[in-house]
Amino acid sequence: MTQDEMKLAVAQAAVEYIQPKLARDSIVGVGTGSTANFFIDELAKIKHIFEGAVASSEATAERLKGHGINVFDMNSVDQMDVYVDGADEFDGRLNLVKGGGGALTREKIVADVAKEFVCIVDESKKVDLLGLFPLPVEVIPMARSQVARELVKLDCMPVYREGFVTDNGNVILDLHGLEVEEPKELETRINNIVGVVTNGLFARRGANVILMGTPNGVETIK
Ligand SMILES: O=C(CO)[C@H](O)[C@H](O)COP(=O)(O)O
Repeated sequence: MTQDEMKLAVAQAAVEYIQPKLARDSIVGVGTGSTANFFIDELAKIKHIFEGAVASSEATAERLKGHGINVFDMNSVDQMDVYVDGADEFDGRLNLVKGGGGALTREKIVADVAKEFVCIVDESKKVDLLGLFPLPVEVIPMARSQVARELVKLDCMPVYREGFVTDNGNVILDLHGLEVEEPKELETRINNIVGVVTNGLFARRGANVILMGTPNGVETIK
């Protein structure tokens, strides 16, 4: 089975998983990335049973609209049954690293309002300790050098994602060489640096359930 076939299988499993939870007035939070794109294409098949979606990026909004799914502004939504998104890494406690696509801040905002976060991944994303995938940090452009100097103190190497600008007009520093023993503490510590918008650790609001694609089918991890 190819990686894309596993992504499609988890996308289909996610639609099956959320379908019974949706009502006519439900809003679905939708993540960003290649796995989320498979999910959007599958979600479109049941668009008649729910109200619409909130997108975690401009790219996701475009894809949703392309399928004729209503896209709501986050500011007009005060509750959401479910948020579905991929991840770059996850551990056994359902902590995640996200933001490989640079959409981490909007993803965190949408995930935060959702009652349930369903994370869809293939088995290549599973790790014992988070940090192998460089941890993205979204930073206000004028603070980039100062934030990088602070981040070096965490025993990692911040690398500027050159030429990339987030949907919020900010830049990304990717932290190489981290071994994340205490995800919640590190998430807070990085977020407390002045000039940081947020970082890609999803530990304070991790996933509620992970649907993981494997060559033998989709595994549910709770
Ligand atoms: O956090 C993300 C984007 O900011 C994505 O969820 C993450 O990068 C996984 O992407 P993919 O499904 O393409 O592997």
